[in-house]
Amino acid sequence: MSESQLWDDVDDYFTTQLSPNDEALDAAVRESEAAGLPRVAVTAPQGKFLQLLAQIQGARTILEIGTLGGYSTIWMARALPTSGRLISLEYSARHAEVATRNIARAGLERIAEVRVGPALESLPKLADENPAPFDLVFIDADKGNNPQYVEWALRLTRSGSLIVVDNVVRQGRVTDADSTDPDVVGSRAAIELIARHPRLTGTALQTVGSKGHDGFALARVL
Ligand SMILES: C[S@@+](CC[C@H](N)C(=O)[O-])C[C@H]1O[C@@H](n2cnc3c(N)ncnc32)[C@H](O)[C@@H]1O
Ligand SMILES: [Mg+2]
Repeated sequence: MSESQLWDDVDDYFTTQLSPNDEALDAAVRESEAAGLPRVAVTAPQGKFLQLLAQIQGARTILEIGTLGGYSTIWMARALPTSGRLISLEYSARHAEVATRNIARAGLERIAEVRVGPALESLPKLADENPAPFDLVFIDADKGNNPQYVEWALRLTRSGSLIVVDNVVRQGRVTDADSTDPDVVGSRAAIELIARHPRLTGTALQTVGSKGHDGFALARVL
């Protein structure tokens, strides 16, 4: 059996046992695929992990950067109380449209809101609204801007908030200091920012699974 088949099988087992998609999550995957969105959403075990993080955190507010079809949005929004709020920023109007429908189908339209535009334009507008500090920030958009997103996350959170930066391993290429790939450069810069920033403490974990070899960074705001 190939290594990747083994990773797939283990992910399938964990998904079936611990984090099966219900109707709304299945529909979000189906409708995203039907609309031709790239298949780059988190897996079901990762979605459940984000949901658990939000629950452990007692989160009432979540900021997501990179919505796609709203799959991770739905997992996280389900961790929030009915008075909770999730704002998800998405560059593509088409992705945002699909996500908005998926979120409504999941009955989460009062909690989760998708804002269209480049996140680096949406973030200052959001800051102008003086929102309550976000308890959890999930960064999962264009990886080249990861350090800017971590800086914005710091401005929009409080001591004790969590910041998750997805896909930082890049099949191991994160160790390549000479890489000119913006995704690698941005992921390295985010890791180094978490490492040296006086208001952040963090770690990064490698993962294997149905999406191959990757991983995420997790930081706590001090
Ligand atoms: C990996 S996908 C997000 C997956 C989603 N978080 C999930 O797991 O279900 C990245 C998304 O970020 C969006 N994106 C790319 N550049 C962006 C930018 N500058 N601002 C906001 N969103 C951006 C892409 O259009 C895409 O929908
Ligand atoms: Mg991701």
